[in-house]
Amino acid sequence: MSSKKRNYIFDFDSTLTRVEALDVLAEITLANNPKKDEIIEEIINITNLGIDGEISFTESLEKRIKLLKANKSDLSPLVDELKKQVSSSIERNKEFFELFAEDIYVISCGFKEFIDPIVAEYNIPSKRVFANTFEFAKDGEIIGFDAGNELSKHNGKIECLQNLKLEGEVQVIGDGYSDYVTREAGVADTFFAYTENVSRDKTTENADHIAPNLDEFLYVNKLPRNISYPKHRIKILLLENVHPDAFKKLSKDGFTVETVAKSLSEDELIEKLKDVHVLGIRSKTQVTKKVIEAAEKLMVVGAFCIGTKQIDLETCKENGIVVFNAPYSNTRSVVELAIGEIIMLMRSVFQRSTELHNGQWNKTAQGSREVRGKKLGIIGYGNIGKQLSILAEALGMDVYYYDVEDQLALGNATKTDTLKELLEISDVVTLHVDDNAANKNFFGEKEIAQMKDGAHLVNLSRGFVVDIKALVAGLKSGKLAGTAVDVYPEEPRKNGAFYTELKGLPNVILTPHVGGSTEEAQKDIADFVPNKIMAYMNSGNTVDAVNFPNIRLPRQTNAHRFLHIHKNVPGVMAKINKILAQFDLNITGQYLSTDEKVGYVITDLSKKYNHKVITKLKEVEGTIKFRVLY
Ligand SMILES: NC(=O)c1ccc[n+]([C@@H]2O[C@H](COP(=O)([O-])OP(=O)(O)OC[C@H]3O[C@@H](n4cnc5c(N)ncnc54)[C@H](O)[C@@H]3O)[C@@H](O)[C@H]2O)c1
Ligand SMILES: O=C(O)CC[C@@H](O)C(=O)O
Repeated sequence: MSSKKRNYIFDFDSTLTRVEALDVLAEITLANNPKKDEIIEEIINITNLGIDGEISFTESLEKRIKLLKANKSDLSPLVDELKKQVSSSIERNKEFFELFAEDIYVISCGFKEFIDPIVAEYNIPSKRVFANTFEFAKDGEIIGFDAGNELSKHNGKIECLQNLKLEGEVQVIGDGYSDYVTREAGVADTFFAYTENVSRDKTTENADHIAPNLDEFLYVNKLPRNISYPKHRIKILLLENVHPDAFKKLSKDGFTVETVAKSLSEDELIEKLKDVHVLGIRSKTQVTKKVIEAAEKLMVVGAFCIGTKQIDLETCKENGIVVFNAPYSNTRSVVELAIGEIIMLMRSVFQRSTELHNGQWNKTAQGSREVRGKKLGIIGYGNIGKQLSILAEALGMDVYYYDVEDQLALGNATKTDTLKELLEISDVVTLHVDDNAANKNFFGEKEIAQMKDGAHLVNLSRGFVVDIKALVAGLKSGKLAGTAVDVYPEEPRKNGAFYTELKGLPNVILTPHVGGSTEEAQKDIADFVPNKIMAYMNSGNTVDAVNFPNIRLPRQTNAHRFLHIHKNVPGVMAKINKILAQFDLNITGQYLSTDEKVGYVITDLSKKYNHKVITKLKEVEGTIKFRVLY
């Protein structure tokens, strides 16, 4: 904290509050006026012209007051409304206003009648509020303002500050013309463009610093604050066309989010991740060891899908990077596509359709069969396999399944003890195994040979699971009557040209990995994964992390939280606790979870602590990552 005396000059409208008070007053006074919308629009335009310096401030004020037709009795509901509209970051940093009460001023071109009661709740007395005052008629009607007040005039804030003759540094925090000209005029040392509620180009261009909220202002000035690190400084990169809801959700929570429609190559990713804290991907982006080791700031990877094989989970863990995915959101979509494809394959619909597209009428029932009463063999009876089992039964299919793990049969499904048994009886075989590396080429020549003659194969799991050459041979020989393939051993990073050996074969349905690509699934993922990211970033929760010890933490208020990720070697916890004891910290809670490689310990402390403890904790041998929350 600086020892030099510093004065903090706050603007009121759109800075301390989210709104322009006169616009709110207009809403109240014009509530029953049939021309309300028109007049309010005119008032907003006049306000903006004044803020941008396009018309003189006095002119803007006169015009608005005339249009407002307000009365003294309207001020009380206005104050009630403004109390609800205090800017969020101002509200959460009330402590700053209490601790620095003597150094804080409000200089506004608004009116004391509504500013005083709002800022009084933030410890700012009327004597440090400089603003206009209304002129009332006998019946209480607001008919004007005190024209002798410097703040009713153009560049009034400059004059006001000059008259105040403040000692020490003067920092002005505001959102408009009248604020930034104070720095130009030399009556302020620093101007912070406050953009939490409104961001004007002219204001930000003329700022020494842009403060998206009070957290940033307090952080830059090393002042006490409610949030240890301003959230907008945390950068999130979302690749591969993640649903826009994810952008909205994470931005709304205060993070700085960038989206890129495609996936990036290893080199592009390394470059891009230099200042990124959270990465969001789908199935195409390879988060390799090289990428992870270069991404020094990376804390979280969110897989906006089920599969996580594209991420080196172990290296992430060793580097204290937590990985989340969305294990359920798109499962129904895959199941629906599987059902559709099973029917399409058994009726040769795509073949008939292609013929017609080529101008050939081929009305035939040959090889066309109902699914009712047919045997469906599901390989991999997990989240997708199980749901498919239920829907297929509803269509009248006899369901059999094979899984390497013990899985409870749902409905009337029958478990087979061996894969061979399932392959020998099934009319349609559908693959829903997980993406672990051991499943590479799991389904090849031998398995196809074990299938019934004229059976169908569906693969909506992973491309590397099926030996494509063997599948092509099976189709060409007539052993298989058809196949539906959604996933391929090699898939392109972005939309464009693509080749597969399956191309052009009859009764082959090819889709470009869209099993989970529905509006509903993507929307659900864009809710699920950001929730996990926010839970970790905001409170340290690792519940549902796929590579990390899971800890569910209570939300803390009025306390600090230390998050320490370390190598799981003997003695680390003892060292951490020794340091905490040396610094005499009042611990209100401690939570620890470990796996064979890492330990994750969270320590909650009552408010005050010596900041040197942070350096000491970071120095503990085996520390991977350390951060402070709140
Ligand atoms: N096409 C798409 O767009 C899309 C969308 C979502 C999921 N997927 C893929 O679908 C697959 C299934 O997803 P899920 O959510 O049901 O997974 P899951 O983990 O819930 O279930 C997978 C099941 O497969 C079993 N299994 C693994 N290897 C096996 C093997 N060799 N033989 C038999 N059983 C085996 C597991 O024991 C588990 O029960 C995954 O590969 C996933 O990546 C694809
Ligand atoms: O949306 C994707 O890119 C992948 C979909 C699917 O394969 C998954 O793993 O969930």
